[in-house]
Amino acid sequence: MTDASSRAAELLKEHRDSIDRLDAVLVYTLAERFKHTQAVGRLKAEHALPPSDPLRESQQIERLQRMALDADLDPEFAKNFLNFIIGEVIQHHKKHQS
Ligand SMILES: C=C(O[C@@H]1C=C(C(=O)O)C=C[C@H]1O)C(=O)O
Repeated sequence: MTDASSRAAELLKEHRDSIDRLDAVLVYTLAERFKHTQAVGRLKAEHALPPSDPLRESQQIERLQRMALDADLDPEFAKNFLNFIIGEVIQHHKKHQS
């Protein structure tokens, strides 16, 4: 192995270690978020509130897109990602109500 290729292998490993740590943060963060949304779902079911709240969703999407721009993340990706998660949450809320 040349010096250049062993340095490349070292850098690849460092990046992958960081990716693994960040993936763990994502999974634990998502799990914590779902715990809160499940609690919201139970509250909504107990108080006959609708599963989705479009005003709150649009405020969140706006906020997330501002943060994404600040963080140098594609705001369109951030929007799609949050919409995907919210879609899952609403399905959970509908189950609470059935
Ligand atoms: C969690 C809630 O329920 C739904 C899910 C949301 C979310 O995952 O962020 C936001 C709004 C609602 O459509 C809520 O009303 O706060």
